[in-house]
Amino acid sequence: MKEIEKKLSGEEIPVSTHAPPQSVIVMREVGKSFGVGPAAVEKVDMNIREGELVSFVGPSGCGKSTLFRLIAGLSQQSEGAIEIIGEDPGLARKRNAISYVFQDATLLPWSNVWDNITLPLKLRHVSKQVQKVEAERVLELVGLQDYAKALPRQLSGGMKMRVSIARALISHPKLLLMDEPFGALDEITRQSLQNELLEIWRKSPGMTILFVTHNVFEAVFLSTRIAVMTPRPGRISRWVDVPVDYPRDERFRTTSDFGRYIDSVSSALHHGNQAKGGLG
Ligand SMILES: Nc1ncnc2c1ncn2[C@@H]1O[C@H](COP(=O)(O)OP(=O)(O)OP(=O)(O)O)[C@@H](O)[C@H]1O
Repeated sequence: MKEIEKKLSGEEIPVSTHAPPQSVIVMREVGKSFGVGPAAVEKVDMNIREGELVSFVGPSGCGKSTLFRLIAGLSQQSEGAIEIIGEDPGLARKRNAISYVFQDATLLPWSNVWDNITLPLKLRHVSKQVQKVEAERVLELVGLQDYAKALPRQLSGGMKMRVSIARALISHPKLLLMDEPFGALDEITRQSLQNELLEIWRKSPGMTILFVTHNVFEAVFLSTRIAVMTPRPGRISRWVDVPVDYPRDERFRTTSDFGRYIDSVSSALHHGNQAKGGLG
């Protein structure tokens, strides 16, 4: 029966309740030069959709942080076009659609956890009442409800990173940029933060995460897909999809699928390096 006939007969027409996810980041032929040496990044294309968790891996100096600064509107591309949620990156940042987490937690040492995480709201003169609701929400998300009054020096490295993530989440960003956030942590803390990050992402529907890491295991464990970059001038040499269902837990790390994706990313990295004349 044709759809129009179904309508006339009153029969229910199945309607998809899931609109296709919108593009959060669109880049076309993006390049960035600093005036000395080869371009830092060149000819970068990407289309990242709402709700993805995409990792960027590549050798040191391949332009991962440069790409993030362009996406965050903190720097202007030399070539090509970038749209973040359909607008200029600088505008998206001003609308608080983008939050950034760095390897260094960058907390104010003299302020307690509560004051550190509410800082972005204070700067925007958000009412105390809303600050309280939001602070409680993000403290619970990162599991630090009992540490609101603690000073940064009283916290472990992993806890400081959780505070930094809470501060980034307090603005309900559509896009969370994480630049090697777990790079300075020991392996056990790092793996538990990876699990926590997946849980935070699951509880934040529609939030897109971009994640820079040097660690291929971390990239595979976390990501929906992985962008492998070449040495300077940084290009995306390969996209590796990781079509493994979430929630992912510790068991994923021991599966043969996990090993296969590690191999794909590692060989893409090696290939890119060899093409540019060696590792490093
Ligand atoms: N402001 C700047 N002026 C000049 N050169 C720069 C500037 N910022 C970055 N670069 C150069 O651009 C290239 C890419 O740097 P970028 O920090 O983006 O790399 P990365 O992949 O994030 O490195 P790492 O993995 O070591 O953090 C490097 O060669 C760097 O020296």
